[in-house]
Amino acid sequence: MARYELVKRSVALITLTNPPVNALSSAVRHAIAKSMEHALNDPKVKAVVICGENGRFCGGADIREFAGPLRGPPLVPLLDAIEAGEKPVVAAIEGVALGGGFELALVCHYRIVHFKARLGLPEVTLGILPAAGGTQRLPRLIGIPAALELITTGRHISAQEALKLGIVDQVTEQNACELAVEFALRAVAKPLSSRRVSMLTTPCPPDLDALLEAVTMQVKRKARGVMAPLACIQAVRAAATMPYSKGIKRESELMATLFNSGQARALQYCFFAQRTAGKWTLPSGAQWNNSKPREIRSAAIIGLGTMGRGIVVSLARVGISVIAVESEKKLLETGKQMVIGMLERDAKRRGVSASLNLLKFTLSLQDLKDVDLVIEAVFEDMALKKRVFQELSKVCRPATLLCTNTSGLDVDALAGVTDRPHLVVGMHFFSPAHVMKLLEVVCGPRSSSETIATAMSLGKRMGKVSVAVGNCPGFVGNRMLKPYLDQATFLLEEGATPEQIDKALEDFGFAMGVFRMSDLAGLDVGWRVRKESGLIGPDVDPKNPPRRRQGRRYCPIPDMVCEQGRFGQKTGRGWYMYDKPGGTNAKPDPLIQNLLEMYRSRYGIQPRNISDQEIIERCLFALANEGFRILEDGIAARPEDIDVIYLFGYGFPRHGGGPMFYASMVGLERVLERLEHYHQAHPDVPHLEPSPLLKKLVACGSPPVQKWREHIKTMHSHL
Ligand SMILES: CCCCCCC/C=C/C(=O)SCCNC(=O)CCNC(=O)[C@H](O)C(C)(C)COP(=O)(O)OP(=O)(O)OC[C@H]1O[C@@H](n2cnc3c(N)ncnc32)[C@H](O)[C@@H]1OP(=O)(O)O
Repeated sequence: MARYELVKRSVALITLTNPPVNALSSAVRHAIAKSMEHALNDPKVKAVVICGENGRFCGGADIREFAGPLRGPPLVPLLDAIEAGEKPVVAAIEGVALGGGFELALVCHYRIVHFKARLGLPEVTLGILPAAGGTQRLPRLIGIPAALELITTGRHISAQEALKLGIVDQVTEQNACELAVEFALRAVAKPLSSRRVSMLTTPCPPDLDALLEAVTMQVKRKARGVMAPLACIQAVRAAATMPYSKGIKRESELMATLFNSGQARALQYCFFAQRTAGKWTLPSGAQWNNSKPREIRSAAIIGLGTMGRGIVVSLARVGISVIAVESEKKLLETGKQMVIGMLERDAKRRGVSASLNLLKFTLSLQDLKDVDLVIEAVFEDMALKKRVFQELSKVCRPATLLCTNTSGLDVDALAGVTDRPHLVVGMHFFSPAHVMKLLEVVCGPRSSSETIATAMSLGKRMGKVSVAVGNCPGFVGNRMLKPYLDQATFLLEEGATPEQIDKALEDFGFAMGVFRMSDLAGLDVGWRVRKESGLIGPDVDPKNPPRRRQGRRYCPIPDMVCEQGRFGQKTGRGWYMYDKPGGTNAKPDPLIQNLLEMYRSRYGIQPRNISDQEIIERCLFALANEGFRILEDGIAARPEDIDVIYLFGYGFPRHGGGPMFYASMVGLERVLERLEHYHQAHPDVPHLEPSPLLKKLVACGSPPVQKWREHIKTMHSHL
């Protein structure tokens, strides 16, 4: 867990050895304590260097240990003892120094950093605070404003920024450990008192209260309802107003308020869920660690609409040559200008040069014959997509992978019109595709494991969080969206307003309420899907009661909104009104209010007061209920996958963990009871009927999310 060596006859070199990130598990803390004691007591040792094995200093406390009882030496006294020792200690930082790892570096008397290393205190992203003295030492070292920013955001910084801020003593391109040993030898004769950060006086700005107030407001605006950043601010205040001995106690008290909170559990769950999602597995036994992806050097995108443009940018900026295809000259030229602009802005922001030389724009599919992979991003129309896939089959070399960016159409039906169904897979990007991190990789029944591995690995290369899902209408994300949207519109019928529903969801923590999100996405998309699926239009049986379709409750209000040409932000009107087409400032629209009143009086609906609790329960429990069905159907392999999709694609608050984790946190029994209650009140809404899996899990004593898989005995996995 830590290796101890004597080097250069007088330097104790302590190497943390806990792969993959040298996390400070109880065993590592124990080994550090023992090694330090040895070093401080050995008269041969004049100085100490601490480094990490495999080019990684330390990824912080072992997050997996947070769930169990605390064992091993506590971190604060261990770190205090290192700082207080009479022999100079130098941290040799390579790779990462994060969280407790950074706090370990802060108690060392000197810090030598490799130029590629990243440092930071990301505890806030895990729902806790840097409680190993980080909130007390960092402000003393770099001042309140800079420390506040780093601690409340959890941002990682580069070695260069750390040097500029005064956190580290030297940045090197050489081996940081070797340099640190030389540095330590030179430090032997020097006094240590000024190097003990906890002994420094915190440089305090004259307007401390105003500063803290401004940061508090900013944090509340950005992360509504999230506890950890507010606790961080209070801890930093203690660093400014108290001696270290008292400040460290305050830090510990504040940590105690967070450590076992639901938010901390949810955020830590998200950390692991995100990593679990990359570990896809198929019933055939093919999985992430036994399926080799193909190397993708060139790709083609068909269609330069909003999605296509974002996909081109995502590919080109990671060095893949892209041929972009449009059907008309004017569309091609517009698309080209927009892609170039996006890439130039992106490159400027990242301080690199735009990879425009990788792009080619064409009107001819014939130009695609040699590419490694094609992503079709044409209009959401099955007949059109089939024509494109047939054509691609003819022009592309037999080994080219054919992918579709459909947001819900049958990937296998597209595979069926090609000469290579095993090389067809869905790559469902989210808009704007160069910004949104989620990628649903839709595995058709005939997609080969190599094809899936390639799509997953390409997603990772583009910086996406890729989740493998099965093929069904809407896949995972959009399939679950339907009951969520339905509940929101039923609540409108019953007396709520779009503003009220959005506010309840945004107070819950969603980045955007359901109606603001729909306005952003465009209301015409769903309208077209409803027409195509026979819910509206000439196919509807005239004898059908007006608020029922296909034997269940149906709310026609969204169709009425679209009939007025209100398609959302792009038309300047939707569920809200905007200053102009494309505007983003949503204001309540009296015309929508009138429409709702007329609608209710036409159907004799007596509006009632609807509580925020009912809004949250009906929308979110219906969402999770569909998630349970998706697990039963084998469309998602694990609840973690569903949660990751909702966190990265649909703005579900991270501190809620995602719909499935949220359901488990509320208590499955409670979710079941509320769904039964609402289904009784609305028997014509099948989505409110509790799913068999939910009932089964409750009957099994509501196991934690990580154990649900053991209870899913699906015979027909679609993955
Ligand atoms: C017990 C009470 C103590 C109170 C002390 C309070 C003060 C200290 C608190 C902390 O230190 S909290 C932890 C702060 N550190 C972090 O948040 C860092 C988290 N890790 C990362 O950001 C990344 O993993 C990385 C270090 C930047 C490396 O990224 P990379 O992409 O290279 O690898 P990953 O796939 O992310 O991770 C590999 C592997 O390692 C697991 N892991 C990473 N960090 C930790 C950790 N701190 N604890 C436990 N496990 C960790 C990660 O889950 C991966 O494993 P698998 O999930 O794939 O099995």
